[in-house]
Formats: sequence, structure tokens, C-alpha cells
Amino acid sequence: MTTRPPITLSIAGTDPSGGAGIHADLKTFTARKTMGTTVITALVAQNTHGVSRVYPVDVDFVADQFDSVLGDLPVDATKSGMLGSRDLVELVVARAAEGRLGFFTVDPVMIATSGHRLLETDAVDAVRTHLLPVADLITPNLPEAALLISDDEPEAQTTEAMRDQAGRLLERGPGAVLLKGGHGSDDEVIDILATSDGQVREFTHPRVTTMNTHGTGCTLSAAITAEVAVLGRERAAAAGGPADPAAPTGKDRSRAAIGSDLLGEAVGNALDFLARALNSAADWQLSLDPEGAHGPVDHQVDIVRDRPA
Ligand SMILES: Nc1ncnc2c1ncn2[C@@H]1O[C@H](COP(=O)(O)OP(=O)(O)OP(=O)(O)O)[C@@H](O)[C@H]1O
Ligand SMILES: Cc1ncc(CO)c(N)n1
Repeated sequence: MTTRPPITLSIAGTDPSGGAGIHADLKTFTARKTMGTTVITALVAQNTHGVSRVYPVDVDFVADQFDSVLGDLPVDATKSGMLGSRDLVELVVARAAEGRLGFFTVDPVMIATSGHRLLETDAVDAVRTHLLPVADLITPNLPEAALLISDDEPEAQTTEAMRDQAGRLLERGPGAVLLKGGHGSDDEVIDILATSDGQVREFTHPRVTTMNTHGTGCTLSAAITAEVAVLGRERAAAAGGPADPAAPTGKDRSRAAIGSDLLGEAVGNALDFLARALNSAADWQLSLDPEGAHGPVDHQVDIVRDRPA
């Protein structure tokens, strides 16, 4: 009998400094016990001080990368991060519609913390109307949630407003919405998960006092994607079902297989992992020029280091 690990895919841009984007995703996929694969959408020159330049990858080469991965490997769960342009958003929508991405998490990355645009303005509408409906889960932060609702929607300031916005985003067609409260300033960070079966869950964590929050959003969406892949395969094995069905895993199939209980468990596990990673790196000083630098979280927190730091 052959075996295989859960397989995850990240569709995203790079971060040569290793804290965000596809670099954070692959580290997280590994730390959360899946075999990570990637489709790279843009080469980004960035570090703990911000983005200096974006070098987009040609759409037809992104399509070739999709063919390389999806023509060869049975992907259990996928996340998208930085997509950059409307053409790339449309390509991802088309690939999602083919049904080979497994459970599909969309992190609607728009603007880096440093203020650099990571999604062109004319692509926002394609995300709203075409990408959200093919997602099983979307993970907007507070500014992204407001912009995905409309150009003049204000950012949510209260938990009630977050619940209301999560509900309105569900109307745009994703299977679930995780509205992230990391951008607030309270002592506690509240994240709200609303699922299309009408359930709403609140996750609360103490805010970690640290400058090292670069890539928290990427890490969280990658961790949820990995958890869904692992839990989904465990459930399928426990139920005696085929681990790798011959038919493609379409949107309806992944939504049916991943109920809101499993998704809630996956989000809870992923947020706990992120809290450990944030706490472990809270006092790190990595940059040669520490003033104003936002360092990464410790993706390796659960992996034993056998050498002194
Ligand atoms: N200082 C913090 N303390 C505790 N948790 C945090 C902190 N900052 C972020 N988080 C957690 O990380 C999650 C993602 O953070 P945030 O809302 O800032 O996402 P983001 O803006 O997409 O991230 P990114 O910096 O990658 O763009 C939050 O929902 C929260 O759970
Ligand atoms: C490539 C990339 N994706 C996402 C973010 C947001 O954290 C970033 N800084 N860089």
C-alpha cells in the first residue's frame, strides 16, 4: 500500500527576507505537517522595512506553473495570497473552477503594511465579483473587509460591526469569512468566523506586544489551509473513504466534505499556532537597522532547535 502526506499549494508572491508571502507559506505548510507546493505570481523585493519593487510574473508562465503542480499532484488544499493584477485574479478563478485546488482559502492581499500596493486598483472588482464566490474561505483584515464590501464602506470599529461585515461578505458567495481583528489596538485580538450555514464564532487572543508582525496574515491563512488538509484527510481515512478520489475535487465537494465544525477546529488550531509563533519571536531583533523594522514570527516555534541560539 502506498501512502502520502497531505499536499498544500500556495499561489502568492515572494518575500526574500523570509517572513511573508510564499516564504512564510512554505515554512508554515512544513511546520503544520503538510507537503507544500507553490505557484509564484510575483517576485517582490522586500524586507522587514517594506517593499521596494514588484516584478510581476507573466500570466502564461503562472499558467505553466499551475499545469506543473496540478497535472502531477493531488492537492488537498490551496491558499492564494498576493495576485497583483486582474489577469492573474481571472486565471486563478478559472483554475479554481476546474476543481483541482481542493479546499480553497483566499487571503485577499491588497496593500503591504508599508503602504505598497500588492493588488492593482482595477483588480479589486474582479476579486469582489469573481474570486470571492469560488473561495471556500476568505481571510480579510479590517481594511480589506471594508474595501471588499464597497469603495466607501468604513472600517469596522466594534465587534458588532465586524459581525455585520462578515455577514455582508458572505453574501458575495464565499463558503466562510474569517474577519481578522489584528489591525485594532485593544488588549485582545478578536477574529470572527462566519460560515454559510449561519454559524458565527469568535476567537479571542491576548495582543502580543511586539514589532514582529510581518507576515501574520500570510502565516495564518497558510496554517488554516494546512490544518484543513490534515484534518480533512484524517476524517476521510476514519470514514473509510477513498483518500484520493479519481474525480476532481470541485467547490461543492470540498464545501460538503469540510463542514463548519472542521473549519472551526482548523481556524482554532491555526490561530493557536500563530499565537505561539508571535510569542516566540516577540523579542527578536533581526534587522541590521532595527528602528522601524517589522520582523517575522517564529514559524519554527514547534520544531526543536538542537543548537544554541
Ligand atoms: N500583536 C498581535 N498579537 C496577537 N495576535 C496578532 C497580533 N497581530 C496579529 N495577530 C493575529 O494575526 C492575525 C492576522 O493579523 P492581521 O489582521 O494584522 O492580518 P494582515 O493585515 O493580513 O497581516 P499582514 O501583516 O501579513 O498583512 C490576526 O487576526 C491575529 O489573530
Ligand atoms: C508577497 C507578499 N504577500 C503578502 C504580504 C502581506 O503581508 C507581503 N508583504 N508580501
